[in-house]
Amino acid sequence: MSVDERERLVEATRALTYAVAVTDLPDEDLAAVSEAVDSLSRALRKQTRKRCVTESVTAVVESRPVVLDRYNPAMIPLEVRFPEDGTAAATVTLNAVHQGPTDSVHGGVSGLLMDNILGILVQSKGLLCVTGTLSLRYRALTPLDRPLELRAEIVDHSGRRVTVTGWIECGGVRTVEATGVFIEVPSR
Ligand SMILES: CCCCCCCCCC(=O)SCCNC(=O)CCNC(=O)[C@H](O)C(C)(C)COP(=O)(O)OP(=O)(O)OC[C@H]1O[C@@H](n2cnc3c(N)ncnc32)[C@H](O)[C@@H]1OP(=O)(O)O
Repeated sequence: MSVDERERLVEATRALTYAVAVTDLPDEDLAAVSEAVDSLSRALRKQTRKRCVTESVTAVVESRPVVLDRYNPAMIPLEVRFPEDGTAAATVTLNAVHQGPTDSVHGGVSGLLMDNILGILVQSKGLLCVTGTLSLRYRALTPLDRPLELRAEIVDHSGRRVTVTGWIECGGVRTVEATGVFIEVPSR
């Protein structure tokens, strides 16, 4: 499968996931849809790989912008820009697929977004790191269906520890603040 065809399949699958999350069809109409989806799964599983296609660390260091999680339909694709001030920035709009119990973005999903943008900023500097600690402060509910601005900046690098702060904003309101301590690891 060419990379573009894989991306098209992933996009179609995300659209399907959204449709499943919000469909209001009556139960009697859902059985046929479930059968069709099962049949698609069987077709795809005729040939499988062990892990998802992911971005290489080299591509993360060399490409501008970087698109994260392009090929995993369960993840949130993030096009990360690297402004000249050394920060990382991204814009993303989430929908009902990522809703928490309060008609807003699920807190764990905000954590995922923060881990990704803070982590990608560190990797973009050529520092191979894993997340050691990620702290989140939820200041306000993060809305669904509206563009969210994500930002990250490195505030300290001492020894193997790289400390990064970041946040999510919507319409000028900061909803989440994050601090991550990333630990340099040897390349495998
Ligand atoms: C393709 C690119 C995609 C980029 C975006 C993705 C971003 C997402 C990244 C992740 O989510 S990675 C997955 C989540 N993280 C993990 O699974 C990490 C699991 N933990 C470990 O592997 C080890 O615990 C770790 C490598 C973090 C530390 O083990 P070590 O034995 O190497 O560390 P050591 O105990 O020698 O401590 C080294 C330094 O790190 C500090 N440290 C260790 N663990 C820490 C921790 N958890 N939090 C804060 N600091 C920590 C420790 O205090 C010390 O600081 P100093 O050098 O200043 O003394």
